[in-house]
Amino acid sequence: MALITLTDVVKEYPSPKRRAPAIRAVDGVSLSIEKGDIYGVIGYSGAGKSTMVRLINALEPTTSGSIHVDGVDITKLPETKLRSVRAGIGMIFQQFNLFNSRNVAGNVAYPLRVAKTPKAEREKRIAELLEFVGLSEKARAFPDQLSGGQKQRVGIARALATNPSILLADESTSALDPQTTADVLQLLKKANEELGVTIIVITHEMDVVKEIASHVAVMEHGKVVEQGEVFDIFANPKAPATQRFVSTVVQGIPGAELRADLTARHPGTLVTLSFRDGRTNQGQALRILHEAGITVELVYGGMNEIRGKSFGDLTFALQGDADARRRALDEIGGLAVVTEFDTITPGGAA
Ligand SMILES: Nc1ncnc2c1ncn2[C@@H]1O[C@H](COP(=O)(O)OP(=O)(O)OP(=O)(O)O)[C@@H](O)[C@H]1O
Repeated sequence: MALITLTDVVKEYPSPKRRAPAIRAVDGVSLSIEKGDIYGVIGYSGAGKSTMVRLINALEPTTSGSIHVDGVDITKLPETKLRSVRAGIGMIFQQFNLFNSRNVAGNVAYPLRVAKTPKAEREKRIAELLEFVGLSEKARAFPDQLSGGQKQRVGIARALATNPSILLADESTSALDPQTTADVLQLLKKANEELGVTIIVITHEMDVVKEIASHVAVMEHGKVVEQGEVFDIFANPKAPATQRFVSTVVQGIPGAELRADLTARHPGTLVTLSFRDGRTNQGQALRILHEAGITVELVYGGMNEIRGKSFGDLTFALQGDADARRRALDEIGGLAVVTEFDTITPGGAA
């Protein structure tokens, strides 16, 4: 059974303008998140991601639909029961949301105090958490003495303090530089692997999804337009929004403008070979071209590695006998999707 299931969830806010229709921030979302997943939710600003997080965390009521967390429909629970649901869900935020007047240990202690954890146990837990996030040396430092990455580590330690089974990370790395982002994502991965925490990562950066997520849902205008395992979404994006996000991190099939530029600079016929099934067989494809006496120049693209499976679009400029090339490409058709572009007069740029 899934740990979190959303079924036809709708959230409407009244419009600020009189008589105008309500704003549908979340519009009929159905999602299933299994225990142990790192589930990415990606979308542009205003897509409804943060609203969905607030619904899962029961910070706001849904307009319709159901949300099951660990088998319980939280949309039907009274406020008194929601507190224990929220206690099982840790939150981390883009702006860290630390108490500036408390030191690192004091910030991590906060949820333990709320949970009335006895002092000795609390101190032991704080020490464990700070060690887990690599900040044991900073227990007495105050937030304004920390870097952004360190602040987010404190945020993660605080979110994990009460041993939640779910962690919601809302744009948790958006304020950080690329190296610090990578470190924070590694820490989230460690929490997932070592503590078994199921993580929902809200982001507008496909890099973040590529780096740590096992599954992803793409949101647009309040709807989930595509969802699935990360490899499948990257290798075969179907919805236009997904294709746009994937193209931010993966060099795919070159568009017309880029092709014109490539053909002006490289003699030969442009061909893109798309490797999609997770097996690495581009070596075999190159061997076939080589054996057919075709000269091969890689002009655009690259291979990508996600969860141990590779895929990519490689664009080549090919020169040589037209019949030999035809036969070679037909054979390669069994290994990759072949996209041929207009033939350029051989030697045109020589
Ligand atoms: N409390 C609210 N009252 C009225 N409208 C709201 C409220 N919260 C969100 N909205 C609207 O709902 C839509 C979705 O907003 P939401 O913040 O969930 O999107 P998002 O994908 O998280 O965007 P961002 O990445 O900018 O945070 C937007 O049109 C927003 O203006």
